[in-house]
Amino acid sequence: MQSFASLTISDLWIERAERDLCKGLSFSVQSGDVVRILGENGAGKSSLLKVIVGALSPEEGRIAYSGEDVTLDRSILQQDALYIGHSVGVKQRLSVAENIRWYCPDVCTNVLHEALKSLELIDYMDTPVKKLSAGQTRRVALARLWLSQKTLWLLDEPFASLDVKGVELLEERIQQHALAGGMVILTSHQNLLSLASRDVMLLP
Ligand SMILES: Nc1ncnc2c1ncn2[C@@H]1O[C@H](COP(=O)(O)OP(=O)(O)OP(=O)(O)O)[C@@H](O)[C@H]1O
Repeated sequence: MQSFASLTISDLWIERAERDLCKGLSFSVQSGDVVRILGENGAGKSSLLKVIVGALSPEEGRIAYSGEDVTLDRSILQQDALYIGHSVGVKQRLSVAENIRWYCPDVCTNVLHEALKSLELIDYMDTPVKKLSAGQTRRVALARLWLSQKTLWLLDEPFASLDVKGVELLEERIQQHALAGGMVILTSHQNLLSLASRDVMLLP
Protein backbone atom coordinates (compact mmCIF):
# COMPACT_ATOMS: atom_id res chain seq x y z
CA MET A 1 0.00 0.00 0.00
CA GLN A 2 1.24 3.52 -0.78
CA SER A 3 2.20 5.68 2.21
CA PHE A 4 0.26 8.62 0.77
CA ALA A 5 -2.13 8.61 -2.16
CA SER A 6 -4.82 10.86 -3.57
CA LEU A 7 -7.54 10.80 -6.17
CA THR A 8 -8.82 13.98 -7.80
CA ILE A 9 -11.95 14.05 -9.93
CA SER A 10 -12.40 17.28 -11.87
CA ASP A 11 -15.47 18.42 -13.81
CA LEU A 12 -16.57 14.86 -14.65
CA TRP A 13 -19.49 14.21 -17.00
CA ILE A 14 -20.76 10.69 -17.66
CA GLU A 15 -23.37 9.77 -20.27
CA ARG A 16 -25.24 6.48 -20.07
CA ALA A 17 -28.41 5.32 -21.80
CA GLU A 18 -28.60 8.85 -23.26
CA ARG A 19 -28.73 10.39 -19.80
CA ASP A 20 -26.19 12.83 -18.40
CA LEU A 21 -24.88 11.63 -15.03
CA CYS A 22 -22.54 13.44 -12.63
CA LYS A 23 -22.74 16.68 -14.71
CA GLY A 24 -19.49 18.41 -13.85
CA LEU A 25 -18.69 16.53 -10.64
CA SER A 26 -15.50 17.44 -8.78
CA PHE A 27 -14.16 16.01 -5.54
CA SER A 28 -10.95 14.67 -4.12
CA VAL A 29 -10.01 11.86 -1.78
CA GLN A 30 -6.76 11.26 0.02
CA SER A 31 -5.19 8.71 2.35
CA GLY A 32 -7.35 8.30 5.45
CA ASP A 33 -10.61 9.30 3.74
CA VAL A 34 -13.81 7.27 3.55
CA VAL A 35 -16.14 8.93 1.03
CA ARG A 36 -19.73 7.87 0.54
CA ILE A 37 -21.42 8.49 -2.82
CA LEU A 38 -25.08 9.31 -2.31
CA GLY A 39 -27.94 9.66 -4.77
CA GLU A 40 -31.29 8.27 -5.80
CA ASN A 41 -31.66 4.98 -7.69
CA GLY A 42 -30.27 5.57 -11.18
CA ALA A 43 -28.37 8.73 -10.18
CA GLY A 44 -25.11 7.22 -11.43
CA LYS A 45 -23.30 6.00 -8.30
CA SER A 46 -22.28 2.62 -9.77
CA SER A 47 -21.41 4.29 -13.08
CA LEU A 48 -19.12 6.72 -11.25
CA LEU A 49 -17.19 3.88 -9.57
CA LYS A 50 -16.88 2.11 -12.94
CA VAL A 51 -15.52 5.29 -14.52
CA ILE A 52 -12.98 5.73 -11.72
CA VAL A 53 -11.71 2.15 -12.10
CA GLY A 54 -11.64 2.47 -15.90
CA ALA A 55 -14.48 0.10 -16.85
CA LEU A 56 -16.34 3.06 -18.41
CA SER A 57 -15.05 6.28 -19.99
CA PRO A 58 -16.33 9.73 -19.04
CA GLU A 59 -17.59 12.16 -21.66
CA GLU A 60 -15.56 14.97 -20.13
CA GLY A 61 -13.41 15.72 -17.13
CA ARG A 62 -10.13 14.62 -15.61
CA ILE A 63 -9.09 11.92 -13.17
CA ALA A 64 -5.73 12.19 -11.39
CA TYR A 65 -4.19 9.53 -9.14
CA SER A 66 -1.50 10.72 -6.74
CA GLY A 67 -0.78 13.67 -9.01
CA GLU A 68 -0.65 11.67 -12.30
CA ASP A 69 -3.31 12.35 -14.93
CA VAL A 70 -4.91 8.91 -15.53
CA THR A 71 -7.94 10.06 -17.54
CA LEU A 72 -6.84 8.29 -20.71
CA ASP A 73 -4.98 5.39 -19.12
CA ARG A 74 -6.09 4.16 -15.72
CA SER A 75 -3.38 1.46 -15.38
CA ILE A 76 -1.48 3.19 -12.54
CA LEU A 77 -4.71 3.53 -10.59
CA GLN A 78 -5.83 -0.03 -11.41
CA GLN A 79 -2.59 -1.48 -10.01
CA ASP A 80 -3.39 0.15 -6.70
CA ALA A 81 -7.19 -0.24 -6.61
CA LEU A 82 -9.63 -2.93 -5.51
CA TYR A 83 -13.12 -2.66 -7.02
CA ILE A 84 -15.95 -4.79 -5.66
CA GLY A 85 -19.10 -4.30 -7.70
CA HIS A 86 -22.77 -4.32 -6.89
CA SER A 87 -23.23 -7.96 -7.90
CA VAL A 88 -21.16 -10.20 -5.66
CA GLY A 89 -19.09 -11.68 -8.50
CA VAL A 90 -18.33 -15.00 -6.82
CA LYS A 91 -18.28 -18.38 -8.51
CA GLN A 92 -21.25 -20.39 -7.29
CA ARG A 93 -19.78 -23.87 -7.90
CA LEU A 94 -16.49 -23.15 -6.15
CA SER A 95 -16.11 -23.46 -2.39
CA VAL A 96 -15.58 -20.44 -0.15
CA ALA A 97 -11.81 -21.08 0.07
CA GLU A 98 -11.54 -21.73 -3.69
CA ASN A 99 -13.31 -18.45 -4.43
CA ILE A 100 -10.89 -16.52 -2.26
CA ARG A 101 -7.88 -18.26 -3.80
CA TRP A 102 -9.28 -17.43 -7.25
CA TYR A 103 -8.87 -13.73 -6.50
CA CYS A 104 -5.86 -14.01 -4.18
CA PRO A 105 -3.84 -16.98 -5.52
CA ASP A 106 -0.77 -16.18 -3.43
CA VAL A 107 -2.55 -16.01 -0.08
CA CYS A 108 -0.95 -18.26 2.53
CA THR A 109 -3.19 -20.69 4.39
CA ASN A 110 -2.81 -19.00 7.80
CA VAL A 111 -3.83 -15.62 6.43
CA LEU A 112 -6.76 -17.18 4.56
CA HIS A 113 -7.94 -18.92 7.75
CA GLU A 114 -7.66 -15.71 9.79
CA ALA A 115 -9.76 -13.83 7.20
CA LEU A 116 -12.37 -16.61 7.20
CA LYS A 117 -12.47 -16.56 11.01
CA SER A 118 -12.93 -12.77 11.03
CA LEU A 119 -15.83 -13.15 8.64
CA GLU A 120 -17.29 -16.15 10.50
CA LEU A 121 -16.93 -18.26 7.36
CA ILE A 122 -14.38 -20.74 8.67
CA ASP A 123 -16.97 -23.50 9.13
CA TYR A 124 -18.01 -23.06 5.49
CA MET A 125 -14.57 -22.94 3.86
CA ASP A 126 -15.17 -26.14 1.85
CA THR A 127 -18.85 -25.43 1.14
CA PRO A 128 -19.81 -24.47 -2.43
CA VAL A 129 -21.00 -20.87 -2.50
CA LYS A 130 -24.31 -21.95 -4.10
CA LYS A 131 -25.22 -23.48 -0.71
CA LEU A 132 -24.72 -20.21 1.22
CA SER A 133 -27.20 -17.48 2.09
CA ALA A 134 -27.11 -14.06 0.36
CA GLY A 135 -25.37 -12.48 3.35
CA GLN A 136 -22.76 -15.25 3.58
CA THR A 137 -22.15 -14.94 -0.16
CA ARG A 138 -21.60 -11.20 0.26
CA ARG A 139 -19.08 -11.98 3.01
CA VAL A 140 -17.19 -14.24 0.58
CA ALA A 141 -17.03 -11.38 -1.94
CA LEU A 142 -15.84 -8.99 0.77
CA ALA A 143 -13.13 -11.37 2.05
CA ARG A 144 -10.71 -9.75 -0.42
CA LEU A 145 -10.81 -6.66 1.82
CA TRP A 146 -9.19 -8.71 4.58
CA LEU A 147 -6.39 -9.82 2.23
CA SER A 148 -5.79 -6.87 -0.09
CA GLN A 149 -2.77 -4.60 0.03
CA LYS A 150 -4.36 -2.14 -2.44
CA THR A 151 -4.66 1.49 -1.38
CA LEU A 152 -7.90 2.57 -3.09
CA TRP A 153 -11.05 0.57 -2.37
CA LEU A 154 -14.07 1.17 -4.60
CA LEU A 155 -17.06 -0.58 -3.05
CA ASP A 156 -20.52 -0.62 -4.62
CA GLU A 157 -23.21 -1.22 -2.00
CA PRO A 158 -20.89 -3.37 0.15
CA PHE A 159 -23.36 -3.50 3.06
CA ALA A 160 -26.19 -5.01 0.97
CA SER A 161 -27.51 -8.28 2.50
CA LEU A 162 -25.24 -8.07 5.57
CA ASP A 163 -26.71 -8.57 9.04
CA VAL A 164 -25.91 -6.26 11.97
CA LYS A 165 -22.73 -8.20 12.84
CA GLY A 166 -21.64 -8.22 9.20
CA VAL A 167 -22.14 -4.44 8.97
CA GLU A 168 -20.07 -3.96 12.15
CA LEU A 169 -17.26 -6.19 10.83
CA LEU A 170 -17.13 -4.35 7.52
CA GLU A 171 -17.25 -0.91 9.15
CA GLU A 172 -14.34 -1.93 11.40
CA ARG A 173 -12.32 -3.22 8.44
CA ILE A 174 -12.94 -0.03 6.44
CA GLN A 175 -11.92 2.10 9.41
CA GLN A 176 -8.71 0.07 9.90
CA HIS A 177 -7.88 0.53 6.22
CA ALA A 178 -8.40 4.29 6.36
CA LEU A 179 -6.33 4.55 9.56
CA ALA A 180 -3.53 2.65 7.84
CA GLY A 181 -3.50 5.28 5.06
CA GLY A 182 -5.97 3.69 2.63
CA MET A 183 -8.75 5.46 0.73
CA VAL A 184 -12.29 4.16 0.43
CA ILE A 185 -15.05 5.32 -1.91
CA LEU A 186 -18.31 3.49 -1.36
CA THR A 187 -21.91 3.73 -2.39
CA SER A 188 -24.54 3.02 0.19
CA HIS A 189 -28.15 3.84 0.89
CA GLN A 190 -27.42 3.15 4.56
CA ASN A 191 -26.69 5.82 7.10
CA LEU A 192 -23.01 5.49 7.98
CA LEU A 193 -22.58 8.56 10.13
CA SER A 194 -19.60 7.32 12.06
CA LEU A 195 -17.86 5.74 9.09
CA ALA A 196 -17.84 8.16 6.16
CA SER A 197 -15.63 11.19 6.60
CA ARG A 198 -17.43 12.87 3.70
CA ASP A 199 -20.47 12.47 1.46
CA VAL A 200 -20.61 13.29 -2.25
CA MET A 201 -24.17 13.77 -3.50
CA LEU A 202 -25.11 12.97 -7.11
CA LEU A 203 -28.01 15.17 -8.13
CA PRO A 204 -30.65 14.02 -10.63
N1 LIG B 1 -25.43 -1.79 -18.22
C1 LIG B 1 -25.99 -0.61 -18.52
N2 LIG B 1 -26.15 -0.23 -19.80
C2 LIG B 1 -26.70 0.95 -20.12
N3 LIG B 1 -27.14 1.82 -19.21
C3 LIG B 1 -27.02 1.50 -17.93
C4 LIG B 1 -26.43 0.27 -17.51
N4 LIG B 1 -26.44 0.23 -16.15
C5 LIG B 1 -27.01 1.38 -15.75
N5 LIG B 1 -27.36 2.14 -16.80
C6 LIG B 1 -28.00 3.45 -16.76
O1 LIG B 1 -27.15 4.36 -16.09
C7 LIG B 1 -27.89 5.16 -15.18
C8 LIG B 1 -27.21 5.15 -13.84
O2 LIG B 1 -27.18 3.83 -13.34
P1 LIG B 1 -26.30 3.45 -12.07
O3 LIG B 1 -26.39 1.99 -11.91
O4 LIG B 1 -24.97 4.08 -12.20
O5 LIG B 1 -27.11 4.22 -10.93
P2 LIG B 1 -27.04 4.05 -9.33
O6 LIG B 1 -27.06 5.44 -8.76
O7 LIG B 1 -25.88 3.21 -8.95
O8 LIG B 1 -28.40 3.33 -9.03
P3 LIG B 1 -28.88 2.35 -7.83
O9 LIG B 1 -28.98 3.18 -6.56
O10 LIG B 1 -30.23 1.93 -8.30
O11 LIG B 1 -27.91 1.21 -7.72
C9 LIG B 1 -29.32 4.61 -15.13
O12 LIG B 1 -30.15 5.53 -15.77
C10 LIG B 1 -29.27 3.33 -15.91
O13 LIG B 1 -30.37 3.21 -16.75
